[in-house]
Amino acid sequence: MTPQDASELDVEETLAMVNDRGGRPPGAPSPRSSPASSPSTPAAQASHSAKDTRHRDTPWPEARATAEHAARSVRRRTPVSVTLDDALGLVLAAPLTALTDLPSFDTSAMDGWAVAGPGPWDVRENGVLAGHAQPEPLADGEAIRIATGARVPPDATAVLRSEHGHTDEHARLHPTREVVPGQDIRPRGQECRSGDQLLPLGTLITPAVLGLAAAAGYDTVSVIRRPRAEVLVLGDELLTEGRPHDGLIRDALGPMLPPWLRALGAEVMTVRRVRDDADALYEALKNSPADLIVTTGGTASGPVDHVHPTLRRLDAELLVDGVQVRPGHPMLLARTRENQHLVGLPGNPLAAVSGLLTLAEPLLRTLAGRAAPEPYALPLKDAVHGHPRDTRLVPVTLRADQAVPLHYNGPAMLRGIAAADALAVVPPGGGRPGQVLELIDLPWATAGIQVCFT
Ligand SMILES: Nc1nc2c(c(=O)[nH]1)N[C@H]1C(S)=C(S)[C@@H](COP(=O)(O)OP(=O)(O)OC[C@H]3O[C@@H](n4cnc5c(N)ncnc54)[C@H](O)[C@@H]3O)O[C@H]1N2
Ligand code: MOO
Repeated sequence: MTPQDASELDVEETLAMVNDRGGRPPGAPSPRSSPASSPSTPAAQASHSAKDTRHRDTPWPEARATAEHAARSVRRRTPVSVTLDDALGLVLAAPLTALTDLPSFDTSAMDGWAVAGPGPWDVRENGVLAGHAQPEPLADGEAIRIATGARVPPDATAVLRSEHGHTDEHARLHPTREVVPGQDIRPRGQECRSGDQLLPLGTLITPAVLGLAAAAGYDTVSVIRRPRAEVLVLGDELLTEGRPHDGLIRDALGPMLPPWLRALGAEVMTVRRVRDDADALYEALKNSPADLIVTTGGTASGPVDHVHPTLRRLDAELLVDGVQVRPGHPMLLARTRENQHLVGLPGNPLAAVSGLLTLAEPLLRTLAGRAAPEPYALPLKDAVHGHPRDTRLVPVTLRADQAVPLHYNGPAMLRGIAAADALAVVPPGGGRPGQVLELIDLPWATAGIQVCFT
């Protein structure tokens, strides 16, 4: 990044802060050339008293807690039974209880011979392979060739690995090292007995859980159904294809939100573009069958920002109306009717990400029955400037146990987040090199696309 880039980003960020205080409109002279209005100047802070709306803004941690609490108020939905093929990423609605002993029979752990008693042994003519019928019991002094996973004959006392024995010209098997009774036999029930609880209710179904469920005899599992989400993309300026032209821009949120919402546990029913028209938005909201409606844009107070008036018209209950976080402070959360919520994401794309992770993540996670991620923190590699009062969420990459802040982090930019592993939670006032900051993981950073988006 060039020094020029860096100064442009600072200006954008600073402008966002100044605008919020009822300061200059976008495009006004840079606050750098007007020190009197710099937000870092105490005199300027005093002269720009907080706007009327500021008092409504919820502190960032409280906003997340409110979203989680809102989901807890939703009536518990009946669990559904799904095949293992459809279960990845869902949460167990009942404990996973073994339907069989595991292993379900005494099993050879190695290729070699099952032997009875001390050697040498007479080797039977036919061996035993995995999946085959139970062989006849072995007599003392007898051995039989056996494959890994095959049923160990009754009365066998050990399995001798093929590399630890040899047969002579009389088909007598001689061990080349000591044979310990029970060696390389996996006894029936070693891992679990039928009826043992393998995993508790609430476990996230990972590929490993699918494997365990199959091994334990399951064809279907009882799961908490994914909350259904509908995405409404607002804005007449948005194009769905081609290059931006004539003041029109590409819709960046339509392609970004559905897979991200899926990664957060939702089933995305539809993505609809709604024109900047209050009645169109009203109809779309009124008729939505979703558990969660996510709108993008229209959260501010511009002439075509219809989200607030439409929520009033619907008699929705605003639970969060603005959050003390940058970017994304105009985000909102409403209860539109019983068991239905709406998250209003600001239109600026990184602001929308901030709203997604602040409000939609705790709400969806709780509705989906998922556990909260373990909080984690890393030291910052470089300084990050902060907002004077609000939390900032800043895209970072993780390198050698440090969080490296990315520069393209303006509210309208996706370049930083697209290269990021996580978002650093920067407290008011900023972060200094070495300061340990909480991190919010991005779902693909650790899990990989295939796992987390199904
Ligand atoms: N007078 C004020 N104006 C603004 C304030 C404020 O406090 N007072 N806050 C600013 C902040 S911060 C944000 S964030 C935005 C939020 O605006 P809206 O949620 O109403 O969003 P729009 O005005 O519709 O769009 C804002 C911006 O984002 C672009 N956009 C919208 N949707 C998309 C999309 N799907 N893909 C790509 N880009 C999108 C849109 O063209 C605008 O440039 O309000 C500020 N204003
Ligand atoms: O700060 Mo807004 O929330 O520009 O994105």
